[in-house]
Amino acid sequence: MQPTSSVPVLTIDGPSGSGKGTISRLVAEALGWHYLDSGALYRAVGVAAAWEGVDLDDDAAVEACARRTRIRFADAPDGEPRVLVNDQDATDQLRLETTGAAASSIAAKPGVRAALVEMQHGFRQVPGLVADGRDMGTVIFPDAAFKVFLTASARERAERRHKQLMQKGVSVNLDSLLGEIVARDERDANRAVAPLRPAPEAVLIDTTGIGIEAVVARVLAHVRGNGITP
Ligand SMILES: Nc1ncnc2c1ncn2[C@@H]1O[C@H](COP(=O)(O)OP(=O)(O)O)[C@@H](O)[C@H]1O
Ligand SMILES: Nc1ccn([C@H]2C[C@H](O)[C@@H](COP(=O)(O)OP(=O)(O)O)O2)c(=O)n1
Repeated sequence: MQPTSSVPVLTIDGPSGSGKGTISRLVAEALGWHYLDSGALYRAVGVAAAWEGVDLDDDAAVEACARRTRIRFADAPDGEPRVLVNDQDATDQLRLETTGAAASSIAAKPGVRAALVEMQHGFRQVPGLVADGRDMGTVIFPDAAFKVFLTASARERAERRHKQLMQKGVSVNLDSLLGEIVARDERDANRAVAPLRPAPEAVLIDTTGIGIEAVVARVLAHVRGNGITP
């Protein structure tokens, strides 16, 4: 159980490519709050397991790997935070779609999820936290004051990811990317533990055809309209 906390939390959940990371970072910056990229934790465990040759079918071994993996977010001069996995910079590997698929697969294991709960709660620090993931509003921060669920059509999400990867010099086929994203969403939404779904009280925002600035403005209006002033 999470200790009671008066630190306000805004949760932003949604499927891959819905804009969680982008919107969460910008909103956190505008509010002056901390930011938790929970997907990076699952990705980091996937990378650590691959480095260590852990058998992904062995639930106990993957859980043990999740418990011993050290994950650190470090600010970088160019602005994009680096993610250190067991003290090694794994940022570029973390963003690969193959790493996302591995993360989705190990994230279905209850022991792995349990291993990462405490670390996630540790990000809840004054003056506030924006938390991005799949189960932020439903499981990790059920008492969050503000909950948002972002969606967009699967094609638009695949196109966004395609553009993003191309900009990073990673060449991928749009149709296979679309197939991978749909398969990952299905696995995330249909698993038994902490499935991807909106909290009943979450504000749903379909971002298809809506630009980043407009989405940020809607999220900020939701938070500021409910008593937060920064
Ligand atoms: N509303 C939007 N309109 C257009 N592009 C967007 C929008 N939101 C995010 N993006 C772009 O889509 C890509 C994926 O966004 P990201 O924040 O990584 O999504 P997620 O964290 O949900 O997987 C990024 O390149 C981002 O700039
Ligand atoms: N809170 C979370 C965050 C991510 N996961 C799992 C499921 C996702 O497919 C993978 C990767 O998540 P991540 O948010 O990094 O992926 P996207 O940026 O949305 O493509 O991790 C999860 O189960 N719970």
